[in-house]
Amino acid sequence: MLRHHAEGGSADALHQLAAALVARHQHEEALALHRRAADAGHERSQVEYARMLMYGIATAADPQLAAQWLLRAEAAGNPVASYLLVVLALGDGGVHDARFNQRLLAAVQANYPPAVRAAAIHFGRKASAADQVRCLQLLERGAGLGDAVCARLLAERLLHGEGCTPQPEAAREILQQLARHGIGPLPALAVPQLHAPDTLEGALALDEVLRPATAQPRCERPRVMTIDGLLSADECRLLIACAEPNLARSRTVDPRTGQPQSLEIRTSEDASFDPILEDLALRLVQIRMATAARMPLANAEHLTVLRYRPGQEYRPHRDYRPPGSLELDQPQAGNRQRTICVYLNEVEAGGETEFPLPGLRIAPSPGRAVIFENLLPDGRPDVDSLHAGLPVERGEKWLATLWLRQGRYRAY
Ligand SMILES: O=C(O)CCC(=O)C(=O)O
Ligand SMILES: [Fe+2]
Repeated sequence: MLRHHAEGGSADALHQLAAALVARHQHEEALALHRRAADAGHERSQVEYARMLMYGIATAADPQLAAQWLLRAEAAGNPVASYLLVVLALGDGGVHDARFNQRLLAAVQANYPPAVRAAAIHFGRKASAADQVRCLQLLERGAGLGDAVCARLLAERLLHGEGCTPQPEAAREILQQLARHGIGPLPALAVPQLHAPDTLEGALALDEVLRPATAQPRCERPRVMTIDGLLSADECRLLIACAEPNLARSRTVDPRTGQPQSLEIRTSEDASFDPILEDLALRLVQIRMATAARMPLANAEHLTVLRYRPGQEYRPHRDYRPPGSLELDQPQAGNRQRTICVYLNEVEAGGETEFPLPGLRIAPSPGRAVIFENLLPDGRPDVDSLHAGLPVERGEKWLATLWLRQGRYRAY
């Protein structure tokens, strides 16, 4: 029936048929149908066609062409198009269109949950009491729209009185509702002393993520730096909340074959984020991390979040890949030049990051970043970059890592 209407050229039927095909992973046909509906002026197909172009689904990634389709849908008043234009405009080492704040606002006003979530976390980084209230109001709005991450962040803030007076009763009510959906509490963390942005009160100023925070040098050889308070409590919780359902036993790359393998060297569990699944909030956190490491996000491999339980560790290793193993994973991007890790919670005991050659140990602290070089200035591997995640003795350790290549790795 749908196919009949679609063949007759009804844009709505084309759109629905394409959506059904996406659900069945028949992406090539879906792409063609979304394209036909988009041509016929169907806004939501314009957005979906653009999304497929952004992420290179059943076609080569073409962010520029995606942007053109999004602009058409936005002109017709589609707030998801505005939201995706924000995702496209930020990062890549530069801002291509300065209207991202206005666009995010439009998507927030239309109650698009990922936009509400990103805006809440943005206001939550700001120092003023009024912006903290904005953060709480937006988290509440997101939770009301059914966004479980907003609900979890809100519960933690209410429980600990972050940006408000503690409201344990209200927090418990939210936590009970979440528990009914099988969602547990987040690990406790002390709120980091933030590098709060000096942006205008009440204003969205997303380009703030592109200003690198000042790093403290910790060692010259290998080159290691730390930044305290790079991520806010909300951002640490966001990463944990998004990683938790996707954790699996960590794998390492076999240095001889380049194939992933489970080894005793890395006993943690991890989740890695395909950029397709990234929402704006996750993307902003990654831009902040890449910017702190003075690299464009486009050079980053997929974000990885690790969880170590007592006794789990990452034995001494180096992050650069053995030259042979690069063949299988975007060799044109070069090797892993730099690594940035951010601790996401408070570890009760153990779990330091150790650089055994200079004898340097960095203690985990929520929001603290460790940045280090894996290659020498001439691009050759630096054997001194040997490092380890020491065994956790008590509690859990959550960590986010971006491995940054010498050249472009992602489409945008
Ligand atoms: O867990 C740590 O402290 C180190 C993690 C690490 O070496 C990595 O993610 O490459
Ligand atoms: Fe490492």
